Amino acid sequence: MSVIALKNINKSYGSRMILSDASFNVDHGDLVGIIGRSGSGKTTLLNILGFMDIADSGEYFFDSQLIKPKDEKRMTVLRRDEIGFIVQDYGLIKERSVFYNIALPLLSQNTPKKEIKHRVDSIAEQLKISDLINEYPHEISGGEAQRVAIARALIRKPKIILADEPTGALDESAESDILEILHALNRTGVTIAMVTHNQVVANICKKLYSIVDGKIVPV
Ligand SMILES: Nc1ncnc2c1ncn2[C@@H]1O[C@H](COP(=O)(O)OP(=O)(O)OP(=O)(O)O)[C@@H](O)[C@H]1O
Repeated sequence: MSVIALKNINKSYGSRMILSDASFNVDHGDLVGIIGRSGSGKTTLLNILGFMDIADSGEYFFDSQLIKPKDEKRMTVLRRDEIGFIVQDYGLIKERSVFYNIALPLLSQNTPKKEIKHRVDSIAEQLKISDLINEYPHEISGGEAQRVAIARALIRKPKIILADEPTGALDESAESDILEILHALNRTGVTIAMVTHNQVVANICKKLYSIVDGKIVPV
């Protein structure tokens, strides 16, 4: 069963074709890597997968449901509830504590405070960042910041995690730490799709695809 299925997607910027009749699946439990040379369209693809951009034509099925470009409300809900995002520079709110950053996806709903605390504490424990909960982003290391970002991405129990160069800003030791976390999450059933040009990152993926001349091809 696919979490995501793209069928015959086309995407251009002006006269520049980025994706051309591209099809792609991410199945439940997958750990998928998307590689390809700079400018080949990896981030464009991830933005389409995350409903942050829309393809010019083709079909997008999320959990077997066709999502049409005009379904903006549905896309907003999917982006908020079903997809966890991890980016290279962590994307944390600098003025806010680690606790607040992790809790953020729960704050837009009327989740009771007690439940928010319980869920943040539990995910922080899982990611071994419980002792950082009252720190601010500038007080923690890059590897710790990415753990916080992963906790935030997981807190709504999304159907898929989309990661753009998740270790791109980290040194080797923090990189292997984050890769081990992503790998372990996948072993517990979390579906992950990530974009990378890093071979070490690509090596942990169960399936690898490359974008070549606008097509998404298995490597
Ligand atoms: N909003 C936009 N408007 C116009 N062109 C864009 C836009 N976004 C991306 N592009 C162009 O589309 C192409 C693909 O960009 P994209 O960022 O998807 O590539 P990438 O494979 O992620 O590259 P990198 O590995 O360098 O991050 C590039 O030539 C880029 O300049």
